[in-house]
Amino acid sequence: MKILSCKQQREADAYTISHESILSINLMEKAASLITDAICRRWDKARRMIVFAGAGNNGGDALAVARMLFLKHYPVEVVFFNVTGKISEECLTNIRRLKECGFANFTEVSSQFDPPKLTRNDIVIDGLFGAGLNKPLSGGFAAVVQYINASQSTVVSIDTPSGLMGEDNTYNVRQNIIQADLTLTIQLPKLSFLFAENEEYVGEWEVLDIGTSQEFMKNVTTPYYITEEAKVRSLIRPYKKFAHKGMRGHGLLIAGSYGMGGAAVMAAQACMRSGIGRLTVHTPICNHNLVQTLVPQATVEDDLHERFFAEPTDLDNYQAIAIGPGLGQEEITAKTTIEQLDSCYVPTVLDADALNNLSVYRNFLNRVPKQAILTPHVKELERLVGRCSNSYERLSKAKELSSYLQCYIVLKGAWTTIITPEGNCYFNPTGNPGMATGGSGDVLTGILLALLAQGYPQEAACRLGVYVHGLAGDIARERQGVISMNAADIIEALPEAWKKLTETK
Ligand SMILES: NC(=O)C1=CN([C@@H]2O[C@H](COP(=O)(O)OP(=O)(O)OC[C@H]3O[C@@H](n4cnc5c(N)ncnc54)[C@H](OP(=O)(O)O)[C@@H]3O)[C@@H](O)[C@H]2O)[C@@H](O)CC1
Ligand SMILES: Nc1ncnc2c1ncn2[C@@H]1O[C@H](COP(=O)(O)OP(=O)(O)O)[C@@H](O)[C@H]1O
Ligand SMILES: [K+]
Repeated sequence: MKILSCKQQREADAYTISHESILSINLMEKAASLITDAICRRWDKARRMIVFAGAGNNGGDALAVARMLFLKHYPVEVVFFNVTGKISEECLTNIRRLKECGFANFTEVSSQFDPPKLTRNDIVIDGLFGAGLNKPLSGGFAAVVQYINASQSTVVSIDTPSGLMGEDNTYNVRQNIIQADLTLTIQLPKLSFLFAENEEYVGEWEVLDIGTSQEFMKNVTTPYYITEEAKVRSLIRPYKKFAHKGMRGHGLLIAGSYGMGGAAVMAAQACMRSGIGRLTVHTPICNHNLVQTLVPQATVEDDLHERFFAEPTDLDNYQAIAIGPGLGQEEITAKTTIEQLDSCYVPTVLDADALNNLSVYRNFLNRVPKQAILTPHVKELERLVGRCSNSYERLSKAKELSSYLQCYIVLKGAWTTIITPEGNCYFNPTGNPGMATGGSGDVLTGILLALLAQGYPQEAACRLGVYVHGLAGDIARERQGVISMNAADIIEALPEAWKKLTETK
């Protein structure tokens, strides 16, 4: 699914209107009817609905929703802000239609505003600004937003919380953005909905399909996508009847140190559950028995060192390599990691301490093999690119790093983002907060190693691996609950996740 900028969303509306012979006002009517349904599904007529409408088309949506709720006998009040005298045509039509229905509870604000009392039981419908917002809110609008935010009412935003930019909010004034409990967004989510720091504004969100032109959607270009299950399924390659383990690749996992053998174990177990032919784990001597016992399917290759990764190993026999889980950050390990990179001629995953070690020696960053997959969480990324003040900046810096190194970056978190060297960003929809616990990232590294070893191209491996990892996390949550689930449960859920993705529907 493509994610469009607000400007593109407005172009999509305009294109749909001119090419699908639908009038602008009717497209708005469609949107308003879906929004009304979504509201009526959640709240009954005991709830007072207070509609705040702006003078643009977002306000037009809100006024149409007010009419529809009124006709369904909800108690509705409308506050319409007409401060410049510039009202969109569709907004005007909806004011007229509302009044024609006999609706009288209508306050028009042009300068002085005496706000209605908002109580815990009320539903505020925020239709002040949508995709047309072009600067941070200030003055009277800022005061209205702050008034709504300070109330105990439930807030439903139409299309986007008023005041929130669709993409970059670096220069926004955060206290002047509506804090919605629910955002009913039209056609597609906005990029800014996918950023952690905007959760307090967007709340829960639901996408309403108003039937934007498919042709427009097909041709419009954007670097931002949400990965869909159908796409992921299409990436999976079935095994041939005469498949043998040689065809499914031999991978090398360089992982573990004294006290962090578990990371090597979890990555290896996840790898062995993701279709790899053969796996060798290179780990310090102290972890030999642990790995051998807990992952008997894998071969163990001892490092020369008792406790740390201290000697680069020969990579000739492998189709893919993953370095990092639980490696530690000893000086010797950092140097060895960098030395090891020079011989990584096959697809490579760099995770966790491999990235932390690189961030200590940033001048060696250019030794990262081209096309490598880097899997940092937010902190690990910032160690590489410097502190970022928000998610948009972080994403921009990750894109720069990916382009500079010509490698793939898997920026982990909710909505894990896969960034390609060409600058495309694929947001992953699976996964849940139960995965925010030690070891979950190691599991992902194991999955990615398995896919690369089987010959999946980097982009496909990232999109498929991250999706199945999150899906296994969602299955683990079903089984164990969000509090108790841990990384071992994600591994245990992998077979079901893979089965689900390969079963015909
Ligand atoms: N048929 C359709 O087209 C459909 C449209 N749909 C709906 O339309 C919405 C987009 O509508 P829109 O383009 O009219 O923009 P909207 O967000 O209402 O605001 C525009 C006004 O705000 C003003 N303004 C901007 N920033 C400001 C600020 N900081 N402080 C003060 N003023 C500010 C700006 O003024 P300007 O600066 O341009 O003079 C302009 O007058 C979209 O989100 C969806 O809800 C759906 O129903 C689907 C069908
Ligand atoms: N709130 C969340 N929603 C979805 N996925 C999450 C969430 N929190 C964490 N995850 C996933 O869990 C994994 C955690 O990885 P990481 O931070 O490297 O943990 P560790 O280093 O402990 O293994 C990542 O793949 C991340 O995307
Ligand atoms: K809005």
